[in-house]
Amino acid sequence: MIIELLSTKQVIIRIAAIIASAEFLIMLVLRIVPFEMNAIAEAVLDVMLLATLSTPAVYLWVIKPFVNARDDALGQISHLAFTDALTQLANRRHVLKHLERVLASSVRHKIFGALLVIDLDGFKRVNDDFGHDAGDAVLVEIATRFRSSIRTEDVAGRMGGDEFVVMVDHLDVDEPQAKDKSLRIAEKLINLANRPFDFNGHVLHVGASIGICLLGSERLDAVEALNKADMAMYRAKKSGKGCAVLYDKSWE
Ligand SMILES: Nc1nc2c(ncn2[C@@H]2O[C@H](COP(=O)(O)OP(=O)(O)OP(=O)(O)O)[C@@H](O)[C@H]2O)c(=O)[nH]1
Repeated sequence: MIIELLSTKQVIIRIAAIIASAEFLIMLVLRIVPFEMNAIAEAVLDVMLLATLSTPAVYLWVIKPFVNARDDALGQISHLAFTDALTQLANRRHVLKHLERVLASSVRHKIFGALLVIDLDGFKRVNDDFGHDAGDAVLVEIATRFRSSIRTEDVAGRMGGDEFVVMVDHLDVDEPQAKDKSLRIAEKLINLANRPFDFNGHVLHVGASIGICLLGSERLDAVEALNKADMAMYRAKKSGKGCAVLYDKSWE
């Protein structure tokens, strides 16, 4: 989105045009209408009419476009600060912020949520064989597939490189059920990553290894939850890739 800000020159020209037109109108009316007024009364009336006529015009033609452009710019800055530029998913900062919210809500409502850390398998080969643009296209397509497969209240993010996360709120009140549901979500994401990608007529393949940290069973902060999900993801990589592993307290 391109934001059109009024330049200083435009602001001055617009205000001058408004005042000149209003003043011309007032002078015309004062000359036509046969009022008998002394110079001071005429000057006072002139100033009052000028202020009354020009204020709404200055607001509509100068201040309102400026305020709208400022609001658009602030919206865009906030979007850029919390969005991954390549995939348009939540970036690391947004993920940490949202994860804190999901963690607090899981504990408060005693409903389990889940954090899934997804690392692509064999992604480097795509870059090496078909170039960085092909790798970028795969990342963008993965993001599209993940985004369209999760519920609107869940959030997908990219932590950097070929690592993604999905944060799922309100899975289940029952821990075994929540674990089961999170594993089923992971399976769906793995299947989405396994589907071939088309890049300029080439068929590309990657996979995904997923680590899951169930949220709500203990008080964690976002970084701790990410570390646990990461730990589980490395176990998934070690056990042959293309699978999901749930973090287990007994590992500590
Ligand atoms: N195209 C592209 N490549 C990136 C980007 N960020 C990181 N990479 C590359 O992604 C690769 C990630 O490395 P790895 O995770 O070891 O690759 P992998 O083949 O998936 O390895 P495994 O996870 O062991 O399967 C590196 O080659 C990085 O240079 C990016 O924004 N675009």
